[in-house]
Amino acid sequence: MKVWILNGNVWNDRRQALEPKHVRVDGEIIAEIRDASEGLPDTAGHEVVDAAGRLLSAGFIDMHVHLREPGYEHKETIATGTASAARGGFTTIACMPNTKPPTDTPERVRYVLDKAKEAGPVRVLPYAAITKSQLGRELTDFAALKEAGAIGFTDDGVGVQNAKMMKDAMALAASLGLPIVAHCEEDTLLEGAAFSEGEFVKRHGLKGIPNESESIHVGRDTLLAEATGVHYHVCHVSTEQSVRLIRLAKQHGVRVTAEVCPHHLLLSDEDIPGLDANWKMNPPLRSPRDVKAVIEGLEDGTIDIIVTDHAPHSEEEKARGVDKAPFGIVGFETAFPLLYTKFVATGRWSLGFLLERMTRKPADVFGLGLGRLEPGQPADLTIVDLEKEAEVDPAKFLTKGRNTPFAGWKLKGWPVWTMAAGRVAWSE
Ligand SMILES: NC(=O)N[C@@H](CC(=O)O)C(=O)O
Ligand SMILES: [Zn+2]
Ligand SMILES: [Zn+2]
Repeated sequence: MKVWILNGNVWNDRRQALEPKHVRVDGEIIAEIRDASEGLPDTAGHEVVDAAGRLLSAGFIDMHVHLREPGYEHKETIATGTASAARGGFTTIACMPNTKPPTDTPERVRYVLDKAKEAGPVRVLPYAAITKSQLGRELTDFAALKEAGAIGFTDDGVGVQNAKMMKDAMALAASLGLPIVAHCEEDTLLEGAAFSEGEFVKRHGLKGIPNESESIHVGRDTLLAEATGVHYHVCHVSTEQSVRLIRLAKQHGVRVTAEVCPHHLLLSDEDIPGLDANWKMNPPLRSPRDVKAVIEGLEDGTIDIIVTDHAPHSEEEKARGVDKAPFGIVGFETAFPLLYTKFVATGRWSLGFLLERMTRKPADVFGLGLGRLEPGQPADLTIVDLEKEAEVDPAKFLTKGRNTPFAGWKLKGWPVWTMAAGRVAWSE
């Protein structure tokens, strides 16, 4: 496809400002970028996309998502998940292995890649499981999984309980040059609870998940990462203690990176309106003090990137009551408008700060060679209407999931057009 995207506002980091540009796409790459002040280019032989008055960014990258296929197609398929991602402005997503069966063999890695190629308008990068069936008992065949296309190893959905198993996994991943991506959760401390230990559970007379169930793994694993030299990436950081431990590990030169989700930046347990499973996710919403700590961790670079942890579940599953309902909320279609409205439009962050954590940084942390709006780079692009205001309406989502705590929120900054590898992935 040959395309001219005209007059898109592109963030200039040096000037800390948006500047109108014309961007030419040839095939799968960005061929040329011109200042709009040079006048309109000759667009003969090209499709033309008018981006005037809108943000034009490198496509967003989400390194933590659940596409549910194979096995849980009633929650999501690779087709519906990638469509939802494209609508959210994402052009690359990395999917977790907790499917049925889990992605723990080379065949299953190839299955995800093949399905994504067939159905998906965006790039899909599969993670493989650390342990067979994600049971924590036996390591998978890391070398064969890498060969099949796995970009890292994780048992996301559950924590690796055994320290020796984790250390062996790290040593093996280090030798292959791939990261260990950790869902940090110590099972013996969970109390079988649905929400975090704090004001909300106190008010309802429930048991709570304590902060240390997460941070004890962060502490253990950063020590093991130091010992093995692996690139260790912490999933969905949610506690003040985890931020503190990651900061300390970074100060000591440990190869640790970390991610945070929009909901942990925006909501605390005190915002939970009642016993509603759309507010049940793992890790749970923590205290306002934890929210402050993860925001500050992102701001000072302790936490590197933003991910959605898009985790669709069916309405029937979420209606089983807070005890029985599964953990997880959807994220693709609300992530950018939430963060733009609550952190950029309020003046706390520059637009560049947010974009960097959703484009360049995730690409660099995982060595993807993506995330830049520059000539010669892959044509992964997103256009956002920063002025458009709309309410979050789960009934209109492209994901099969309706499970969000953000229904009815009035937000600005909605993606309107997405291109991945030079092909239009979604258009309003
Ligand atoms: N985050 C969640 O609450 N749920 C995820 C699992 C996970 O990310 O740990 C899921 O697969 O539903
Ligand atoms: Zn997880
Ligand atoms: Zn997850």
